[in-house]
Amino acid sequence: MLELKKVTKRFKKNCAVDQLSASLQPGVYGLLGPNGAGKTTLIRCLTNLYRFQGEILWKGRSIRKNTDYLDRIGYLPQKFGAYQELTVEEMLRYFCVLKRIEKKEWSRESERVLEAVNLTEAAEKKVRHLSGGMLRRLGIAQTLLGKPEVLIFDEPTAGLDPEERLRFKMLISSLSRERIILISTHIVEDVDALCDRILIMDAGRIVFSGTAGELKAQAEGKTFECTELEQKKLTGRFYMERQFEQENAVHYRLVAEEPQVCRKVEPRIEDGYICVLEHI
Ligand SMILES: Nc1ncnc2c1ncn2[C@@H]1O[C@H](COP(=O)(O)OP(=O)(O)OP(=O)(O)O)[C@@H](O)[C@H]1O
Repeated sequence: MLELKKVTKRFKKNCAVDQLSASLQPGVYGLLGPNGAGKTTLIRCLTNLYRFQGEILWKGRSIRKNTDYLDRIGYLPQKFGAYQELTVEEMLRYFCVLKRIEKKEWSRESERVLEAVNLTEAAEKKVRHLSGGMLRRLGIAQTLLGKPEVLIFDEPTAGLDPEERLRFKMLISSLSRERIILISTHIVEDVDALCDRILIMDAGRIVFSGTAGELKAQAEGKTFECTELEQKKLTGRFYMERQFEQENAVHYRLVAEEPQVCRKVEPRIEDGYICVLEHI
């Protein structure tokens, strides 16, 4: 439904998105990648905010100067801003105007999206009185106006507390699978069990595309936990993921290229992610 053909975006000599081709079908996609991988730049190409080389087709038509497409997408930017002096409801009505939603639908649409993000009680509040997490939720709410066919979220859960993060995941799960939902995030565990497909970007390219299970499988037989003493005996190339305490002793979790003397453990999605990025 969304076809990306050799999409390229350069900032002078820096190629932020490098001849990227992909085909996005209805479903939930998790877009992962380290800082500077090109995720936001790709999203800005997808939302027509940047001029780019290559082509993006929506239902077979270029998205450039395609107002049909622009009316059919919901987008949450990394930094969502809203007019400080407007109330939450007024802000949503403003977005309804921008999205060319019929006036008779405004109230119903606003109520619907506020309920979806648990903000109904803040409808009369001025934007400047919202907490950071509430503003983020208002940002998520406006993406849902007009029931778009493409939803793009850039770091949607940044600044949300654990309860609201869970609520966001439940909201995404409840949305119809007939649309394309693209979620860019740093939080690898957020895409597990939520996304039908995971895309990993690095240096402007997609270096992995597959299911959460397929990503975990990248670390199969390569994920270990060791003690401080065992750590000194590690061989070959390995990547230390984290340190944790167990029975009053320091332990490490790592992925390694070759078998190790320490305990092999079941891989998680984070282990697969490291294997892909570190070529392990
Ligand atoms: N407006 C810009 N002008 C110049 N360079 C830019 C611009 N925006 C992004 N870049 C560069 O393009 C590359 C990709 O940046 P981008 O913000 O798309 O990465 P990202 O994957 O979204 O990173 P993060 O996870 O940190 O948000 C980086 O090297 C960045 O410095």
